[in-house]
Amino acid sequence: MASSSTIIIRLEIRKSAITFGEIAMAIGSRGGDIIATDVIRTSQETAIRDITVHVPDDNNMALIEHLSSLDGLKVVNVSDRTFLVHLGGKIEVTPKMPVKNREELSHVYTPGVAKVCRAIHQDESKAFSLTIKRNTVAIVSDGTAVLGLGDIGPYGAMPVMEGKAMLFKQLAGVDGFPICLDTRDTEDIIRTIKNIAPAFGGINLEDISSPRCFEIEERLKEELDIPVFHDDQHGTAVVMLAGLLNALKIVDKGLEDIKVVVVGIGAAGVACSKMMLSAGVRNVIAVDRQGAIVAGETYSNPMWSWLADNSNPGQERGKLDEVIVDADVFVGVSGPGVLTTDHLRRMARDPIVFAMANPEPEIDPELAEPLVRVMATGRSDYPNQINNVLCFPGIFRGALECRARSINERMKLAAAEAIAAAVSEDELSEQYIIPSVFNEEVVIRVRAAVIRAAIETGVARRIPRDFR
Ligand SMILES: NC(=O)c1ccc[n+]([C@@H]2O[C@H](COP(=O)([O-])OP(=O)(O)OC[C@H]3O[C@@H](n4cnc5c(N)ncnc54)[C@H](O)[C@@H]3O)[C@@H](O)[C@H]2O)c1
Ligand SMILES: O=C(O)C[C@H](O)C(=O)O
Ligand SMILES: [Mg+2]
Repeated sequence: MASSSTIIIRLEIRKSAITFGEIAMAIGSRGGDIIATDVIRTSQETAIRDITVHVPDDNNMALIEHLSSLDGLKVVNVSDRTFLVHLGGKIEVTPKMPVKNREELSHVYTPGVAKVCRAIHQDESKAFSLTIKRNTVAIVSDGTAVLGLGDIGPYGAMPVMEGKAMLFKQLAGVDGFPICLDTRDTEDIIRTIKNIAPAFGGINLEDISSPRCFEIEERLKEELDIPVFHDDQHGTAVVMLAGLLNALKIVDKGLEDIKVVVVGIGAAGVACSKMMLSAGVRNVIAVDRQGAIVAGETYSNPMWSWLADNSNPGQERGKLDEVIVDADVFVGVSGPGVLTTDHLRRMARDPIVFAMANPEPEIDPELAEPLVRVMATGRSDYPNQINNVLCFPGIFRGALECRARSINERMKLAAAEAIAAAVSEDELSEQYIIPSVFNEEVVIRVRAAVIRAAIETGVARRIPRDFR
């Protein structure tokens, strides 16, 4: 599956030698699609233009070489739009009000600030009303499982965490702050997060590899009184379940009757398996590199031991090749190329395939399309994007507003049902099982469902006005 990029090509054009029409044809002949043009400078003889082109990545060089070879054309510069939007980072901190004179300064800063500090010192719960705590989430990664890129370290992880912060703010008004830690040591990570917690109303753990991510999350949940949520586990599982609930309506099958094969039993795979079991799926088979996880085997990963005891009731053994037979649903959270068309042919009628590895799914959606009934990926450039961005903004919006101590199973199930319900019966189709990331209904519905579940399960410390 060729990925594509948007590049901006700055051209110096000798007007007597080549027309814009000829340039457009040349770009088209190498697979480029012009999406914008800007005139930078022009004189009698020459014009400098920036041409924004959408081009398949593997044609990138060929296109530039072709343009450079044309008479009357000089390629001055090529820039990649993806890199351009990252220049200097993607977020900033802005004050809520300007400080224009000494009087105002004395309120927001010293000496006025001192009495606010003292008030919080006497009653720490006031931090929720008098600091950024009530609306701020730390997005914490150690860079060890970034997308499907693996261990690329804390510097490499930063663009993803900044991206999550943008989405938190744009979609749900939550101030997310990216924090990438230069340590992989479990104890060190736990200690650091505990130490920074006073400023935050929630902790969103991101792209921390398994099995360390399980212990880090569990320990922090015990030791902190604000929600700690490992997005790659629970955000993914919530959105996957939402998609599954809707996909099953299309194929007219029930949760309790389906056979689901989950491949890639790391952070996301463990959580997806557990979530389906708690939603009522009986036959979940968890598969990692060594094959299906099955009762009677010994595993060093405690989550795998749990799955061995609680999934795969038919005790099916073997690799994906064997256990895929008659599966109704494939959930992939592993890596590219894991699923083949041969596998698809051996699934039950109306296969549902969620190939969610990023950035390259388990199978090219175009290859899979003719052989499956419902296809979803984690990507924004195909229909049915199953991505945790449909969950984390709304779930934290709700949790922060009701000052939830934690995000529990009921809140996650409620979020999944709310996301599924954002697609109406009339809208539901093979190409539309999951709402768009930009569907404004999603955050509103998830927020409300999460607050209701938090109140019902006794973890809410505040009842928002619309729930009183
Ligand atoms: N769409 C989404 O919203 C979403 C959310 C989270 C993760 N993901 C994707 O899921 C993948 C896994 O993420 P994670 O955070 O769980 O990572 P992880 O490192 O915790 O787990 C990955 C697991 O997949 C297994 N695996 C890798 N290749 C395999 C193969 N060929 N066959 C069987 N098992 C294989 C590994 O052994 C590991 O257990 C990544 O590609 C990530 O981008 C997608
Ligand atoms: O970051 C994403 O787009 C989804 C997910 O968190 C991932 O790690 O792939
Ligand atoms: Mg992630």
